[in-house]
Amino acid sequence: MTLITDVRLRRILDSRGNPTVEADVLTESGGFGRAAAPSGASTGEFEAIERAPTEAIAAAREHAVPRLVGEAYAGNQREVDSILRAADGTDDFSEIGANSAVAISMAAAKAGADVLGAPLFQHLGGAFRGRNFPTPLGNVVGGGEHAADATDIQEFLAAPVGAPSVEDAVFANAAVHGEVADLLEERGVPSGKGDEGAWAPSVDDEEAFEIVDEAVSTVEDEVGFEIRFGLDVAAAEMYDADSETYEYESADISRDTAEQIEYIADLVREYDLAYVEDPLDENDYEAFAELTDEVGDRTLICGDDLFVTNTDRLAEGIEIDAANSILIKPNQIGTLTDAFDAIELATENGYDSVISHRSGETEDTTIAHLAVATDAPFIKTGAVGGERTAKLNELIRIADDAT
Ligand SMILES: O=C(O)[C@@H](CO)OP(=O)(O)O
Ligand SMILES: [Mg+2]
Repeated sequence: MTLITDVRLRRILDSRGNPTVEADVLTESGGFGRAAAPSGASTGEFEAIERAPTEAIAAAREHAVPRLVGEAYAGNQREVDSILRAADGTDDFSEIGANSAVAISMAAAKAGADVLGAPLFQHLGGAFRGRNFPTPLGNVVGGGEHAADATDIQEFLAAPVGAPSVEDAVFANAAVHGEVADLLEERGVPSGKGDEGAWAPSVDDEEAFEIVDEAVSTVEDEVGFEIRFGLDVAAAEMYDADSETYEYESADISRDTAEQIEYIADLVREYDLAYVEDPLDENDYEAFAELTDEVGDRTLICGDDLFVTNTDRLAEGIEIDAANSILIKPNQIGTLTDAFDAIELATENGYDSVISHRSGETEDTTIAHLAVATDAPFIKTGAVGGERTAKLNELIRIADDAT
């Protein structure tokens, strides 16, 4: 019934105004799935390769589409994804592009769900999914590679850990975002927004901590449940391999690895941070392990550029307790099967999975379903902005339908 009869690929716009790949998968019994690849700016060195969309589309049409049409069943995700891997023939999807691969992989999942008449999260996760919902981490202030002349730390993320429902959590994050705007105005700091809709004021990290801390406390008092906050340091972007230092340009501070570990550990204690992503360079498993040893009992230390949703890299990290959490980005590895495998390995080893958007996004909502399907404790998908609210509102809808 879910035999694939057509795979259509096209270029569409992403939220940064760049082209990206969209795929439609059609099946014999009229099933239809559509999905689009997101795109990163602070990409990890070890991610699967995103090709220019025109090239990725041409290569996928030549190598992958003929192997799928009339041959594969959209309902059999592992089969679809292994065909994508075989058609590509490389380890990192550098032939058909991870952007074509992930768009087809996700579109096939949606077509499979469509034939069943089931929501995507249920097709992926089974009949008993839909009881638990992830806590959304909402980007409220940021800079790094996502905005010029703003903070060095890439993302300050509201974490409404005590929210009684996903809806309350989503609105709490939006309220923190709004409160930050008020505080910036009070301080006379003008601000535009970065790629993910977070405020991108020209302040150093220290001032950003003060503002976010205050905004979180104010909203916490208003809503009456616990809100903490966290960071995506995206430290690989500030690491200078020659001098072996982390360069905080807006504050004109340089930290060696030991100082970086202490700095982050102090921040975790001072602000009771709920979450710290990529606090150290993507090649430095040992430094990650030192920090995790120091503060891993009180916060999540999450590997994004460190693990790149890759089970081999995650296994290496598990071996030495490099972290206690992994960021999951399907386009970082190329297929939903690979993303699921990474989540499973993480869960088996007591790591929390955080399903994540990219800085360049579309209206695609697959990650909202992926988070519910895999019972992931967290999802990182912004706080405001159309391509971000697409996922947040989908979570609210899933919760509404499931309960
Ligand atoms: O670093 C990250 O976690 C992501 C998403 O927030 O950014 P990008 O997509 O630019 O890699
Ligand atoms: Mg990151």
